Amino acid sequence: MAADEGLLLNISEDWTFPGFHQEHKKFPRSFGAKERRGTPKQAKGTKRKFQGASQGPPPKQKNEMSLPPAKKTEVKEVKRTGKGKPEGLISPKKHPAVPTNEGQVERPFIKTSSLFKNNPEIPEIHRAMVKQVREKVFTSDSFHELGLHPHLISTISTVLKMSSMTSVQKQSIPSLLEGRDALVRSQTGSGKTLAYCIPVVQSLQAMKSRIQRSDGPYTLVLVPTRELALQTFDTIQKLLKPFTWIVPGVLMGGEKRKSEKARLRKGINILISTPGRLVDHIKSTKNIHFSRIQWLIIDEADRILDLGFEKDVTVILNAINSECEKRQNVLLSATLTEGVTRLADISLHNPVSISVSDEACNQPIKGCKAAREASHLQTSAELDSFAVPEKLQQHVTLVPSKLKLVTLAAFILGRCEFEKHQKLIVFFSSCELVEFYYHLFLQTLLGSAMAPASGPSPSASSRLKFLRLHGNMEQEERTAAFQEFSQSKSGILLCTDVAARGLDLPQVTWIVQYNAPSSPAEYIHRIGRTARIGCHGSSLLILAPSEAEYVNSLASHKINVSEIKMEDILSILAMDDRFKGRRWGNKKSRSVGPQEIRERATVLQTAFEDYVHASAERVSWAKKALQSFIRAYATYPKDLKHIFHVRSLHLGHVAKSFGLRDAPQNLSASSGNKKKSKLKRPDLHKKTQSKHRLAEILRSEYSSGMEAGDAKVKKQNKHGKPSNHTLQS
Ligand SMILES: Nc1ncnc2c1ncn2[C@@H]1O[C@H](COP(=O)(O)OP(=O)(O)OP(=O)(O)O)[C@@H](O)[C@H]1O
Repeated sequence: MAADEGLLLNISEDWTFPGFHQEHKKFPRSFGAKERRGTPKQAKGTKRKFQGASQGPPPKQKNEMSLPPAKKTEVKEVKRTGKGKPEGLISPKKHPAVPTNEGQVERPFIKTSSLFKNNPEIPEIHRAMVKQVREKVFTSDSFHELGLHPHLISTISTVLKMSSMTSVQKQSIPSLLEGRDALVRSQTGSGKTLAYCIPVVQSLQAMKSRIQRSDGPYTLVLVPTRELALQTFDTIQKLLKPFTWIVPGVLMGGEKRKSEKARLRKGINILISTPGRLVDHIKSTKNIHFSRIQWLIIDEADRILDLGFEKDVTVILNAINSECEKRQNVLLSATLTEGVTRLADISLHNPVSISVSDEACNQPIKGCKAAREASHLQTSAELDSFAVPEKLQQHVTLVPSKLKLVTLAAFILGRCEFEKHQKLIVFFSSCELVEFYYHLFLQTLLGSAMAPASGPSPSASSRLKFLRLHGNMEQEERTAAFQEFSQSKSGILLCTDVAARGLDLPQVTWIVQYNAPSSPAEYIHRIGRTARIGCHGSSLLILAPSEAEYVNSLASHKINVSEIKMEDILSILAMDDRFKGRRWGNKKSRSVGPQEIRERATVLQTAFEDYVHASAERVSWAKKALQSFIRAYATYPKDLKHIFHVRSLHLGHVAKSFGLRDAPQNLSASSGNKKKSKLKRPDLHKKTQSKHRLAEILRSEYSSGMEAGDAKVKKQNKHGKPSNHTLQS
């Protein structure tokens, strides 16, 4: 049972950007603090919203900014004022950013715009504090105690530079060396890869008749993504240094099928593959056989045995089973749920269940299940409670849709411009969104639109290095981005869930979730790209006010997040005079107050909108990205639909987060019709449709790479501008 339940928290962490002056270090709890002075402290469930600033604007503008009195019982994004009327910022035609004689870009006079007007109220987050599941990462035991080959031990210490075992390694390696099947669950970044790689290498090198390359695979490792396949290959290759006769190999798509076939013909003893690619070879390559398979490892098993991969895994299991009966099977993940356990019952033989967070449960699965069934104590949500690394600080911020883009940009600037060695991963819900925001940020935050007269400082622009990773990129580009981000000391990786699983990217400091994940398991994997192997890390989940309930949904899985106020994120704009509105002249940044922060946010938003509206092509590109967002939004599973439902989206407000000045008419018409016809369908059909769509998205994200490459994003030109191809896809 969750401990400490009932303790109500109203958290606003002392979260600030380093170097930010105390005077404006934290915004007042509400921008409307002045107006409400003297009113009693708000009770539980009251809402906060943006109102007039507490300082300085002329009365007329103050009036213009203040919100109509609103008392809502329900938080919804939908809160229209004038039907479909654009509430846009200052039109660029009227107020262009004019280069002066000195070549300086003169900023437009920014009136407080509708960016801060007519937004839904931001609810207070009140939630029960839950006791998070904790796991100890390291043990004091060394690898010497395992009876491994001396060369393997010396490789672990000299090549991998590791001395003591992690908890999951200490528990798994002896069981696997005994020949047991296993179901291994331990938190992200706890060393599960070596927990199976060490026993595999130990057992293969010890075989009486030495393995020949031409024997073909003795071990098959299935992983969900190509990057994870490469990473696993790299680890196994290191472990195999003293055992040169054992040949590892990777099949991962994106490479020419012909060259993979040639490598298969020569022989691969430890074969690492994505399911789709392996199925392609099973169907088309004569030289692939599984008669000597001794190990089947399914890493990220819950993802691989999940929707989208099911069929492929069945083909693979049938192919292996037809050629070899006896082998060791290992399923691993940080989020092995009941569903996987049931599949494990079918595919594993008398397995040991290893779970670091509950050592008492390390016994054959049947016993565990029986105990659970008898006790009736655990709900299914509790069974899906996942451990989160102890040094991972999780945050959430509630941001109205209109302000989402500027908030993300301010957050990125705050971390990367003013701090050294910041590595951020930002998750989006689709490939199109990644492409869109990648180019938008390159062209605005790094491009001329926002450059100060003297140009961006070299150090700031090198820290603001944007990279992207998603399933629609050419493999060559994908690998390059993965490796570049992996090796760099700072930068921002914009990606889809293709980077959520298993990737071990060193020294990632922040994980930002711009779009909420589709399940608590995916939340865990996304945030798990930081705070690995006992290191520190932080995460930020950005939610719309209508999505605030998601915080409770996470809490039901024993996941605690603390709130950062949007105002605190935006306040970083006070440090950057590129966003200064002309009205404020030479006023020193140090005394910047809430009103000017709002205006600076507006300058930033205007830069985004100017960029998008500079050509019809870009507008259509932004609309397509918006459409992709809505499509992805419609695929949240049934149990989250009450939180994430397309009907609670205000299209006009969401459009702003794509740099669009108003809701695209044609888009709303087409998606509206579709939505209507969908809603008329019977429930069962609806469910199948959305499941189907989700499976489609997952498949394209984790594709084998064998399909026609025309959906792929071609190489960008050197200015990073979207190519025509991108715009068409
Ligand atoms: N015994 C050890 N001592 C020190 N570092 C280790 C040890 N074992 C593994 N590591 C390192 O810890 C990091 C995380 O390991 P790994 O990627 O295997 O984690 P994981 O549990 O598989 O994570 P995820 O669930 O995200 O896939 C890697 O950089 C790895 O080299």
